Amino acid sequence: MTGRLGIDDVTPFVETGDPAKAVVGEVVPVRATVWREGHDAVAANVVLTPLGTDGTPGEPRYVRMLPEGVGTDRFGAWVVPDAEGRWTFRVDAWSDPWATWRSGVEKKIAAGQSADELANDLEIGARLLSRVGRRPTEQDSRDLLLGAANALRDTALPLRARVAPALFDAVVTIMTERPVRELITHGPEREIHVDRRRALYSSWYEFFPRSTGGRDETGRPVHGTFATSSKELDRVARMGFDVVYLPPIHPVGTVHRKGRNNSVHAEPGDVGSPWAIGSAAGGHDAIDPELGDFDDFDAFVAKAAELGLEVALDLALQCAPDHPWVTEHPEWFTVRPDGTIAYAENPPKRYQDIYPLNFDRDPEGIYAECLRVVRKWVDHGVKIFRVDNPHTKPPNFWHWLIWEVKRRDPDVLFLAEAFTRPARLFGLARLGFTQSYTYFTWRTEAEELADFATMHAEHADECRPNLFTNTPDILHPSLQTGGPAMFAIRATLAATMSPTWGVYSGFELYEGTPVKAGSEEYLDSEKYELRPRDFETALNQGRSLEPYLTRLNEIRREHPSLQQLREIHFHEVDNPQLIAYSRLDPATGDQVLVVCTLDSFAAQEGTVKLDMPALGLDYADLVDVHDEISGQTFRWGEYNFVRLVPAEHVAHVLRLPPRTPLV
Ligand SMILES: O=P(O)(O)O[C@H]1O[C@H](CO)[C@@H](O[C@H]2O[C@H](CO)[C@@H](O)[C@H](O)[C@H]2O)[C@H](O)[C@H]1O
Repeated sequence: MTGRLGIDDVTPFVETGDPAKAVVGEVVPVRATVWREGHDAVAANVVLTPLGTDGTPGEPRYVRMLPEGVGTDRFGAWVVPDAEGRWTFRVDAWSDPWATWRSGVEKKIAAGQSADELANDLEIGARLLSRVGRRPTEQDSRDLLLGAANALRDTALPLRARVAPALFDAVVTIMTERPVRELITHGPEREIHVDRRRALYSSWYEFFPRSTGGRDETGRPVHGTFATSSKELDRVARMGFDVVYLPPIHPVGTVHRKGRNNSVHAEPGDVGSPWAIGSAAGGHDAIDPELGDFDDFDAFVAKAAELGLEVALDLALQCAPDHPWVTEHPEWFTVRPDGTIAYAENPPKRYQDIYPLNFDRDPEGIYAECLRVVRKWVDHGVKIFRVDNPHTKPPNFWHWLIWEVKRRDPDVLFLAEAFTRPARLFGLARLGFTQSYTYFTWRTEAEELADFATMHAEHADECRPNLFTNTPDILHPSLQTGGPAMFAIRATLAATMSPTWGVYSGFELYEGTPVKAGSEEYLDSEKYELRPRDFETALNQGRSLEPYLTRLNEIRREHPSLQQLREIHFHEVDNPQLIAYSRLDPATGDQVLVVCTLDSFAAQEGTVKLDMPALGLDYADLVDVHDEISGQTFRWGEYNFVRLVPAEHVAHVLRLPPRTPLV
């Protein structure tokens, strides 16, 4: 669409045409290139409109855009949607005769032109001021504006005195804020989907309910239940997490069940992988009888809610060979020429205990069943799903499912477990996934961490990263060899680089033994056996990271700058083993500066050179910065010496003096 004025490169923009992402209260930058022919001034507004559930537009809000840099023609504004649901926004631009007049007259006077030469300009200015002054809505300012117009016409006055009243601050403010608008042009209308706040800011803790049963008198692990898991919730809540994510809780398949350490042969008593969903006891809409029944599950969800925790369930759309779907709907699976069904794979990983669904066979049937399953859990209070392997299912299926679920239950959130190529990561995010697992686990160097975080800040309109430190599938080599300090380092980075982060149980106990050299799989992985843990003894004996995780979550709660994704700025350090970045919340001006070591053994020191303008400071400023980890206060300026000894502290998380809010 080409309008009278050019309105180009409007952001947020999601190229698939899907809505951009935001949460309630999030400060969203809107930017556009606004231009016209010739030299006349242009100006622009954002028109932000909430839509009712039936799509009816509500009351629009107008936010003035400001020029972003001389000669760039870029304009920007911050908008803050304050309710969940669909919103539209549009950039409206216009030609601004007052700004054109003002800049022309100022230049001509500076160039020494006379009142006679400026006669037409003075009259044009007077007409503009009179036009605004006569508006019924400007009654209170009428005398000011008409007085300025009269002065412009008063040939008895010297030129500068004629012009001065028109340039009074009060006059300029009126003429800028309530301008004369000509050639008004509407830009394209775009949509923003506004989720509840937890979509952006959340702290996840993953644990297997079946591992919470403790041990019997002989020391053998006892299968946990929802009742024993409820006790675990207290500890998780004390650490300050707010989402508790459970791997699949459905009946585990018995056919081709996996044994310990990913063996393809299960021994009697082996519990199998919970991702091998389905047996004679039921499928995706059933609960593993060993964990309890629906009443037990409901009680678990209720207890979590009492503690301020929300339960996230795994949504793994695949079947053990004895899943009811396999016999009830053989058409949903790909049968090979020899009559067998191929097991699932995520090369090089082989999942010999599950069959993948073939979504291209009877899509209507599969879609309807998946929707039914999701809604069943929603009706039991589950509003967050961690979706297993979404990149192995068709994109249009996810698009359909997510928006169909949200149509009835708009507060349902989906986390995409897609450790995959950027195209698929962002592709899945664009089509509706609320959050995405990321490459964070594999980003360990300062430069690649900075690139990673900057990339995600730039993609904040379409993708929200969830930075897990570890998962049951990913025990990164750095955790295998880095010792306890490396766990603290990874937690610090995850908790402060992104508003959403997570840990998988055992992290606080520094579990780091791989199944074999070169593998990222845990030894005696909980994926295939019960793994009761004695968190209490470890805590009492000072062998636990729990206190540090708790402090990190507290700091995140105290600092709005750590609850947003868009504002992150990296600062120079002369030692690549140290990384420094600041976060800013534009709404409150809250600022935090993190300096973290990447070396978990040796002390590292260096000079952090702060980008002072990026912190709202002058180069010569000295400010008190308070370390939220150690409790110390330092006086910092542009150059600052830092020494981090990992056995003591792996990071400074520094509270900076707040800035003037930007919105
Ligand atoms: O393929 P990913 O690395 O993304 O991992 C996810 O999906 C896997 C398949 O659901 C899942 O793998 C686990 O369950 C399988 C099925 O029971 C089993 O064969 C695998 O050995 C086991 O690791 C993985 O945990 C999940 O995160």
